[in-house]
Amino acid sequence: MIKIERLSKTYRVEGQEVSALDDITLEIGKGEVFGIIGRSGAGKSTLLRSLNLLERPSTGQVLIDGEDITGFDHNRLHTLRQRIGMIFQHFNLLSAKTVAGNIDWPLRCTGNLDAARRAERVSELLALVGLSEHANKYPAQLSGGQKQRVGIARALANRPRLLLCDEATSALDPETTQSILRLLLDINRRLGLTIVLITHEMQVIRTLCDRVAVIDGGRIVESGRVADVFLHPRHPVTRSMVAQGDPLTAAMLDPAHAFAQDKLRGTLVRLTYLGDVTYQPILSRIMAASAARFTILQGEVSSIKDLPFGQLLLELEGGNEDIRKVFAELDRHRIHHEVLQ
Ligand SMILES: Nc1ncnc2c1ncn2[C@@H]1O[C@H](COP(=O)(O)OP(=O)(O)OP(=O)(O)O)[C@@H](O)[C@H]1O
Repeated sequence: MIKIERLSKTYRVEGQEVSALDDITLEIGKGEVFGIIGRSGAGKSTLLRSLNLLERPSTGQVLIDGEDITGFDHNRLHTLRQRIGMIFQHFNLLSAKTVAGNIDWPLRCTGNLDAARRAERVSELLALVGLSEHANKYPAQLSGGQKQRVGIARALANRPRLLLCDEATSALDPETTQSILRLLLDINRRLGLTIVLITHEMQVIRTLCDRVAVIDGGRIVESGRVADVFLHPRHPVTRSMVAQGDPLTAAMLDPAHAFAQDKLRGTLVRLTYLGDVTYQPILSRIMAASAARFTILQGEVSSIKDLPFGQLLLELEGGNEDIRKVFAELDRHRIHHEVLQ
């Protein structure tokens, strides 16, 4: 659905060129939830805003459904933007309008529906985001989570194909964040809407996204399926973003910081596994059939979006041949293993 090809953006600040994006190439599929994560100043907003040309790329192309939108004239861009919804960190609601008035606003601007049809659509959207009881309140009378629900309803008013989320939960507490992420996931599934979001929190990526790109210094340093990037981060920036939100995974990625090395006698191994295997007693079967012994030093069973996963840090003791056989069995059951020391 979206193809970004060799996109770069340079700003001119006081006669100096500042590179915000450098040669970005990316593809996002229809119906996918795609996350862009990075530290402050990495280029996330510039990249997101390039998708509806709120920022014009200096070079490169942005193709939506095969059409290069960087060449669109004013009219085509106007029509395109009606099909791309956007939500913001600070909600950007109209304070003088009620909840219903805010949601009605983009419908009025498009001018495709009469008053009765608009009112029908507004009440549909209020129900979708769980705000039917609050239609006549003003933004100042709402909590942050409710304000963001209005932002989402407003963004969906013209039935967009694509929803851009600019740090949509950064101003919310953890519980409200979860409820907004659940709402976005529900909308993605029910409406088949493609969602592109930017965040600096790996937890948001882990809850909502199918794939992720990690951006640093205006370049994509790592990308892939969320489970792969989260469990096997390769770039230092990715590792540090994983560590910030998940100290347990951080410790398992770098056990030198987590364990008294002098107590280890055997081989330190990290296992990771995804899907149904998480709930099967494979490890106990493998070990029962082996002369090797193991001690669990650390472990977690959780999920990435709907995908269950496990990760274990084990100390394996036994002869080389016993351990080799254990590894062969782990391979046979698609349990990933890496010897840490
Ligand atoms: N309008 C602008 N004029 C000049 N430089 C800009 C402009 N917008 C962004 N930049 C610069 O481009 C780089 C990327 O900025 P961007 O806002 O895209 O990063 P970000 O990852 O979204 O950061 P944050 O998480 O802090 O919002 C930064 O160095 C920033 O200073």
